[in-house]
Amino acid sequence: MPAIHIENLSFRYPDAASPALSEVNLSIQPGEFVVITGATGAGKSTLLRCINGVIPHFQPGSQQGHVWIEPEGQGRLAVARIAPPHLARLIGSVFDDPEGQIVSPIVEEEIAFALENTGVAPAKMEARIVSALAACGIADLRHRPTNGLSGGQKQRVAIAAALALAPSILVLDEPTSELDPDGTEAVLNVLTELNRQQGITVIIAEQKVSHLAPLCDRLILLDRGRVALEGPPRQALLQGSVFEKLGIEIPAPVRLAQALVREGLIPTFGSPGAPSLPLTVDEAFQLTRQLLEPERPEL
Ligand SMILES: Nc1ncnc2c1ncn2[C@@H]1O[C@H](COP(=O)(O)OP(=O)(O)OP(=O)(O)O)[C@@H](O)[C@H]1O
Repeated sequence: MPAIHIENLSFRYPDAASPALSEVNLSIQPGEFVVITGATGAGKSTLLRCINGVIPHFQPGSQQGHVWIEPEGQGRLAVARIAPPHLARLIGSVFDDPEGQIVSPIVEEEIAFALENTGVAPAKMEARIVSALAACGIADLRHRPTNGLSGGQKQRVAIAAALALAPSILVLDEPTSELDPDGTEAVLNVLTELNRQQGITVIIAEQKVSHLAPLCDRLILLDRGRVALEGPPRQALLQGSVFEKLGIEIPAPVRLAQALVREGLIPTFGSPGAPSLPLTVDEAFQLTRQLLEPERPEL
């Protein structure tokens, strides 16, 4: 049973000349880590809004098709028919701007605020706050003022606030776009842990895929509101030219590997005897070393 099932979904904003999404069909499995990518205006944020219920509950427009979620033990529920406070407990949402989504002066109050807003009983709050902060690696920030935090810390507070509601699905819209490399790494580590340790389904919309390709189970490439390509990252990025044509930069290790194929130094990826496509610098290093020193055992 998929965690999310999207069937023939189309959406047009009021007065828009063309639809933001057209006939999207997708199933996302429980515990999957999915990255939705595409150029500016491709429809990434709109798709996330259809999943977390901002569309149709808060954003008007014309929608066709269906978005269902299937929380464990609750059967298949149409997002359009779930009341927003209940939806917020099923699907946590985090946006690109940590400043814009934090409203409380102190970290623990920010998390308590999310719990109060969705009617969590006061007796359950302490345990939820402690475990959400711990899961995001920010237990030490509990009593800190939110306005003194770095971007990466703020973003982890925002994730903790969403997580305290115990959702089975987290959707994040460009969660690292405002962060420096350290903040990006800290946030991606937290998301990877939540996905692997707690089985939370993670869906990230992001234009830049280099950091995420090695972490995710599936890349979904949107082009003008349609799914242009989808698959496990090593498989999807074999069609690197499709990404580049749509303005999405492919990871440097993939570019290096493509150059090795072009020079005839290694077989075409996907053909018999070919190595697997490297997604990280370490994997590209191993591939290059095997070429230079074929007799030497792998590290
Ligand atoms: N609130 C809105 N009202 C009208 N049109 C909108 C609105 N939000 C987005 N659009 C339009 O819908 C289309 C898809 O936008 P969307 O924000 O989903 O794309 P995106 O892939 O997330 O882009 P970006 O990477 O720039 O965030 C674009 O043509 C955009 O201009």
